[in-house]
Formats: sequence, C-alpha cells, structure tokens
Amino acid sequence: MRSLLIGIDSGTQSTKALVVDARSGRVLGAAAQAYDLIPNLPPGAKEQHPHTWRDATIKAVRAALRAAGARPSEVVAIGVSGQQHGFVPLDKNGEVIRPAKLWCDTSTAAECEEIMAALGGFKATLRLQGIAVLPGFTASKILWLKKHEPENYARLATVLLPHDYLNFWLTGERVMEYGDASGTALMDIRKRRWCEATIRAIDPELMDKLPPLIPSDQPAGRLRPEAARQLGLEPGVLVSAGGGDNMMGAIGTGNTRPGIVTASFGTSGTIYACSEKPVVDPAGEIAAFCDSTNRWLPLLCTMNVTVATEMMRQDFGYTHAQFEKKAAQVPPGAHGLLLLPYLEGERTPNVPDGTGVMIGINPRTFSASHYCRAAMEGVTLGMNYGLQRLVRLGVRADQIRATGGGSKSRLWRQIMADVFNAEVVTLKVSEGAAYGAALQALWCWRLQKGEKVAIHEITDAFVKINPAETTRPRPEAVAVYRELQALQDELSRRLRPLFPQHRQFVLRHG
Ligand SMILES: Nc1ncnc2c1ncn2[C@@H]1O[C@H](COP(=O)(O)OP(=O)(O)O)[C@@H](O)[C@H]1O
Ligand SMILES: O=C(CO)[C@@H](O)[C@H](O)COP(=O)(O)O
Repeated sequence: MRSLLIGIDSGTQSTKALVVDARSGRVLGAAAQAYDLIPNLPPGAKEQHPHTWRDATIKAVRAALRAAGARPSEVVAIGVSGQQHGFVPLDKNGEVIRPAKLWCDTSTAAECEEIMAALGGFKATLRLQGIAVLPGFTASKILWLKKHEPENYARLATVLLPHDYLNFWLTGERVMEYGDASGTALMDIRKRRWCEATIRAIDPELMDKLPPLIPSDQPAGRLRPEAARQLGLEPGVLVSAGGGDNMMGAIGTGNTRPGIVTASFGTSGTIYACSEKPVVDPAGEIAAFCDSTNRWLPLLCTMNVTVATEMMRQDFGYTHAQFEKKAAQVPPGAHGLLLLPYLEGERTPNVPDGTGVMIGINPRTFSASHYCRAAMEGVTLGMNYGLQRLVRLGVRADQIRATGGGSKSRLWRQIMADVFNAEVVTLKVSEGAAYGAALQALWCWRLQKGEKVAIHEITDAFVKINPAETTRPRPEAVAVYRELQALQDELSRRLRPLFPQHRQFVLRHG
C-alpha cells in the first residue's frame, strides 16, 4: 500500500493542496481554491476570516485526493503552511472572535511605535529580542484589538497564527512552532522563548493567552474525527508542526542548509536563506526569523509583488500570457518608466503610508507595454533592495531559487536574473510552500517512527531543479538595472517624508 502525505499552503489569495508519495516524493495530485480579502475596510486594514481558509482547505484537499486517486487509509501525515503573521483571536470555546488582521495590514503602525517605546525604542527592542516590532507582525495587531475593540479583547483566550488555526481545526491542539511564532515579534528569536517584556508591554495577562511553543520537528497533534470526516480522511492521521509559508517554502525549495537563497514571488515578495545562527540586522530591515527546521531564516519581505503586476494585468484585461507578451515588447529599463511599487504601503523599507509612484511618464512610455514591464521591473528592484541588504549581512547569493506565482513567467525570470545579477533556477515542484509542508510532514512521520533522519536528507533526495528553466544574467541588462536600482532607491528615500502628508490629503478628500 502507498503511504501518502498531504501538504497544504494557505496563502493570501488561495489555498493549495498537494498529495505526495512518501517513498518517491512525487506529487500525485494537486488542487487550489481561491478567495479574496474582505472588501471595503478602512485604509490600511487587510482582513480575512479564518473560516475562509478552513473551507478552502476542505475543498482543495478533497480535490487533490481525487486527482491522486487516493484512498483515505493511505494518508499517513499532513503538514500545513500558512501566510505568516495574521492574528487569529480565539475565545475560550475555540470560536474565532473576529476576522484575522493579515500580514499586509498596515493599520497598526501607531501600536508598533507604542510597544517599542515601552521597550526603550527600536534599538533596545532589537537588542532584547532580535526582532523589531514592525507593522505586519502580529504583536501590534493584539494591542490594536485591546485598544479599538475592548469587548472583543475581553473574550480573547488564545492568540493563533493562520497555520496554527488550521492545525487547531485539524487536531484540536493550540500550539505554535518556532518558525511561524518568530513572526509574532513576541519571541526572543535567539533563545526561541516568548519575550516577557514585549508581552507585558501589550498586556501583563497576555502570556496566558499565548500557546506553548513546540520545536518544528514535533507533531502538532492527530487528526480529529470531525475534521477527518470533512476532509474525507481517517481520524488519527499525524499532523506535523507546520510553519509559516516562507519557512515551508525554504524546505520545499531545498533551502535547508546555508548557501542557498530562495525568492518567492507571490502576493508578497520574500527573499530568504537558511542559517545556522540568528542573523540580526542592526537596521531591522531583514527580519531575523527562525525557520521551521529548528534553525534560522533571515528574510526580507516586500508587500507589493504580484499586487502590482495583477493590478496592471487585470485593469488592462490581459491573460498572464498577454501581459508577458506586452512587457516583452519594450527593452530592460522600459525607456525610463520606473515604478516605486508601494501600492499597499510597504514594510521594507518601512513606509506604511506609501503609495505607488510612476516616474518617467512621457508620450513614448505612456503605453500598456511600458506599464506592464515597469510593474515587473519595479517590484523586482524592490526585492533586490533586500537582497543587497542580505548580502551585506553575509549571505552568499550565487544562485536564487525562484518560487511563487510570478516565477511561472519566463520573462519575469529573466528580469530576476538581470536585476539580481545571479543565476535563477526553478524547482520541478513549483508550489514550494505546499511541497515543503508535505516534506516536513514526512520528516515528522519518519522521526515519530523512530528513524534518525535530518531534514536535508529528505530535501536532497526529493527537491529537484528544473534545468529547462535555468536563467542567467545578461551583462547589458545587468548594467541597466544597476542604474535603475540607484534611481529607485533615491526616489524612495526622497519621497518618504511626503507620504504621510499625502495620506492626510487622501483621508480628507479621497
Ligand atoms: N505566469 C504568471 N505570470 C505572472 N504572475 C503570475 C503567473 N501565474 C500566476 N501569477 C500570479 O501569482 C500570484 C499567486 O502567487 P502565489 O505564490 O500563489 O501567492 P500567495 O501565496 O500569496 O497566494 C497571483 O497574483 C497570480 O496572478
Ligand atoms: O509577511 C510575510 C513574510 O514575512 C508574507 O510573505 C506572508 O507570509 C504572506 O505570504 P504570501 O501569501 O504572499 O505567500
């Protein structure tokens, strides 16, 4: 009989499920279920209801099992990956109190300042716990609830993250594993312990509402009968600790030993590398996360990647293929049309009031082709800002493993190679986070059986590069992008003081 694993990735735009053969690592079935953010919220607020993720998980898993022709008894372990940082507030009965504020919610910038001021400022916060309290991370969302919705806060019994919520629904257990928990900004990332001072700065009683921390190779629990029935599985299946989508993306792209860099082009853009030691950026731009294999994962996140390309694509009414064809009609640099892509505000650099800005509009560049290319280039340059920072902190980047929706575009892969000035490769399984979740589940299952196996033995055996898509930098384009990068960095620096004033205008007249 086959032994099958299920990898689930609950992303911002969709939930993907993979059914993977435990012996060969082959993907036997895959499915996805899309959803949206809750519409018409105040500026900066970005929310989804956790039930949306649960319902999408049921549909995606059932469809993937059908595609794999799987029998329920064949499934031995499940792993869950989820968008990081979202705040799922549960009451004492395990009911969700209100929708989750997501990683891309920038409405809690004031609460970030308040928490860090209580800790002695930005530098003191970094010294204390290795990670700053930035808009996006979970800590400020909890303080926001306390200040803005005291009735809801009074009901708060447990703080969970998106993937922890799915683990809770699957197993009934309220736990957090190190990797995703490091994105709360409530944890001392060096010691992998809750940071009491930060927690007290929000609420002296908050500690009781934080679940226990577990190592990433441990199980979250076993599948409950009710969840098993909803998924069409048998109760008792092992559910691994899971992790944040970037931590799982690291596993799914074989980024389980130092020297490999992964770049994910999804709703957000992330660049990260596995590290044996914590990597704390004195400027706080690179997040000093833990990974989901009991090590660390220095990571840069920009909030605007396919947000920007999708806006152009949908507004012009193009398919992905048409969008790519249009963008390919103009050369690197789009004749000087340059996008500063802070459409949803931005986290790196920290510009929560930011908006998108186009410079270089003239009769020649005011065309769909130029706008499409400028969108792809602008967000990739935004990510390169972070890659340069990672390199300055000592991370080597000879080869970039690209994953996420944007990595499916051939033109975009060339832009990545030229902007990053590094070889860009893709993996045979393009759904890095869902595949990583399945491989972490395999690791946990084998450890539970008493085997001594390291995660990199599993990733070395199963994670394979797709040689047909390897893309190398072209020196002429590299030179163009180097200049464009300098322009984008300068534009960003100069416009930062203007964004809050612009936001006030929009609040009054927008
Ligand atoms: N060929 C393509 N070219 C550009 N973007 C693409 C392509 N295919 C998918 N995408 C975009 O990738 C995004 C989804 O990426 P994904 O990594 O699944 O995001 P998330 O995990 O944030 O939900 C969508 O915005 C989608 O439109
Ligand atoms: O906030 C971060 C990383 O710190 C984001 O990367 C989220 O984890 C969302 O990921 P996607 O849904 O875009 O994959």
